[in-house]
Amino acid sequence: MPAFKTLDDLNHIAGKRVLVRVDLNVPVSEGRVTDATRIERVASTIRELSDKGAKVILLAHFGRPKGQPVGDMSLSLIASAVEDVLDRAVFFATDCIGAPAEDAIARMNNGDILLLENTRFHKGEEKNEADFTAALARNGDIYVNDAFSAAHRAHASTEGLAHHLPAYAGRTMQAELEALEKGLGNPSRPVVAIVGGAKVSTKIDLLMNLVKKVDALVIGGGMANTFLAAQGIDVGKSLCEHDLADTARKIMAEAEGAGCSIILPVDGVVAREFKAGAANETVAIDVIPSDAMVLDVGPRSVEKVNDWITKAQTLVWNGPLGAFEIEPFDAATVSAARHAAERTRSGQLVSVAGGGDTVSALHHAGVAEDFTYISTAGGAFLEWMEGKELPGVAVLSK
Ligand SMILES: Nc1ncnc2c1ncn2[C@@H]1O[C@H](COP(=O)(O)OP(=O)(O)O)[C@@H](O)[C@H]1O
Ligand SMILES: O=C(OP(=O)(O)O)[C@H](O)COP(=O)(O)O
Repeated sequence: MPAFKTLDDLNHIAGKRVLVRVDLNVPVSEGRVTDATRIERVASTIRELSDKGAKVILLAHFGRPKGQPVGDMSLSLIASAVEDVLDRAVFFATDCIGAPAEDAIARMNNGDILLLENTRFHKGEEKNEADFTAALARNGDIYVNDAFSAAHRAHASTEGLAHHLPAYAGRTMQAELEALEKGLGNPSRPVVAIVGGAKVSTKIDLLMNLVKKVDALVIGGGMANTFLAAQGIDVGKSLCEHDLADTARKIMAEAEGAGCSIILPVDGVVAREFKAGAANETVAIDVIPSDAMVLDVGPRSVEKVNDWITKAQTLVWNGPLGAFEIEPFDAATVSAARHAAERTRSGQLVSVAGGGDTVSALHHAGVAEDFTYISTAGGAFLEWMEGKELPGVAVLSK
């Protein structure tokens, strides 16, 4: 892992203006933040800087306003949720550059916290424009990036600023990078990856990268059907990307060349309707009824997955094993999640998971707190699993 400066390297910052890039892109319904996890994750960085007497100036985006002010994408809607999480006053400036930002900063006392308006209200943000980045940089002495979940964007506030100001990783960024390093960078072996979810098409690069890095790759969820069909198995009415049969075969060949075991389901739970409580049966994978669809991997498959989790020292997980939102098709995901959690609790497994649905599934199984690390990132976590360099991370390297 490249080396980074962290908050441990920041001393004597009382009175310094610290621009902190955070990810406040949180779900909101009827004006209320419905999941404050991302705010909670950046709270420790904000508190630490404020306690050291810095003037803490928060930079963030919210939604995709495409370079112009849009009322319901104003960060003023999020400011009170940030105050609630921090239990401290948070001031707000109606623009992230120019007079509104400068005036608000001029009024700050040491330790104060100020949230600037959505950086994406300016076209220069996503274009990483020099003039816009310079305008942001004028408001700070130091730059801290604590937004791993936006680090796959090479924007002014996620990448550009690090070229203008001394740059540091915040506590969440640091924790995320350390966990990811344990997951795939320099992991204890054997390393097992579980990749599930709906489709192969969204995860081709990820699968190609993983087979080169892990000892075993468990493929579950709807995407397993594409791999099974590529081996000549009739998957009935299951979700399946038949046009990706060649891709699936290529991934399996790559795995064989790299010494990575591919673990596919040997049985499935099938139903005729995609709804909770639908009549279902468990069948061997080579006798799927032609009018049925596989909605979960079966008990014999789960046993195999759990055996691999038992053998593993490291587990990386993205994508559920079945349609976990509708019972009883959550059974395999819940069983594997609980087994991984138990191994993690007893200190025998490092478990790292990410992806919106994956995190929901782990919460559903009641074990999200037990995993070694759960990423709050969706896109950035996937790009990391694909082995891509994240611009916001690369620029922080010492
Ligand atoms: N066998 C299956 N058939 C249809 N959909 C499935 C199946 N298994 C999993 N899914 C669906 O995959 C979706 C999650 O996949 P994905 O979006 O790739 O996960 P993540 O957000 O964690 O990356 C869920 O909505 C789930 O219902
Ligand atoms: O919520 C985010 O992405 P994610 O849902 O993929 O984790 C990040 O804030 C990045 O937002 P963007 O995808 O609009 O650049």
